[in-house]
Amino acid sequence: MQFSANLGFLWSDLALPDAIRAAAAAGFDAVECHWPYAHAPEAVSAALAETGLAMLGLNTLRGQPGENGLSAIPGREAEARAEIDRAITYARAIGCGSVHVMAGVAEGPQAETVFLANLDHACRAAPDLTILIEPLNSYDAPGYFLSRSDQAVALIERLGHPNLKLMFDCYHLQIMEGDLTRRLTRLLPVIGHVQIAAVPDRGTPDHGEVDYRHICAVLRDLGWDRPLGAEYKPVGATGDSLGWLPELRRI
Ligand SMILES: O=C(O)[C@H](O)C(=O)CO
Ligand SMILES: [Mg+2]
Repeated sequence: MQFSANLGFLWSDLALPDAIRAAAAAGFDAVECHWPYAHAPEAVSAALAETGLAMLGLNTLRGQPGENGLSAIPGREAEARAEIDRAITYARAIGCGSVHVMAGVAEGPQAETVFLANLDHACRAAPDLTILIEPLNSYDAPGYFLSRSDQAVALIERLGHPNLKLMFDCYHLQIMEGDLTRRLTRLLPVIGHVQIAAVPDRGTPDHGEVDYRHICAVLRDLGWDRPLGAEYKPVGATGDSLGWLPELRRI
């Protein structure tokens, strides 16, 4: 199995270009990030070129603390689309293949209509990219519009864009729904990216409720051949948190 270092959490003490270099030196196969916008795309591209790593994904802007995006919030469509367009432009500038469109705190039919329209905009504006939507668990992200995989799949099916996919974050979905083996198997055709972390502490993927040796074997047997996003929160230095990596890489 291959792994992508999520630089939103790993080496978050370093500037993004240096975090990319650290991930390469530690043996990661790819990187992904949350919000790269404080860094010039040229500096990020240079670090990617120097290390040979690909940036797999980035997010639309989170907004104010607790907002977690804007794309399902009625009345903020213009801002949401500007952020989607900015994310697409940034992704293209650094050769990044996917954009996670963050929904924000909202609920109800009006929020769903707005989210669908903004996702439609993103998918049409970037047929060359994968647009991801990600259910977040309700403990970490109370009130977030998207919290369940069936809700995400219904949106994906409603829009019918081939480039709209599910970000299957095993951490969030174990907390909300469990049954990860069957869920991964059933949802495989709509999954665009998979992320991992221990449950419930969001630490290294080598303890807690989920046995990632099993999950990696399931994904391998399903033919999954892309890096899994290591999106966990290291306790202390990231370099000291990588004991899990060799064993999972052998799967
Ligand atoms: O928190 C997560 O799981 C996400 O993947 C994310 O990017 C939003 O914080
Ligand atoms: Mg995630």
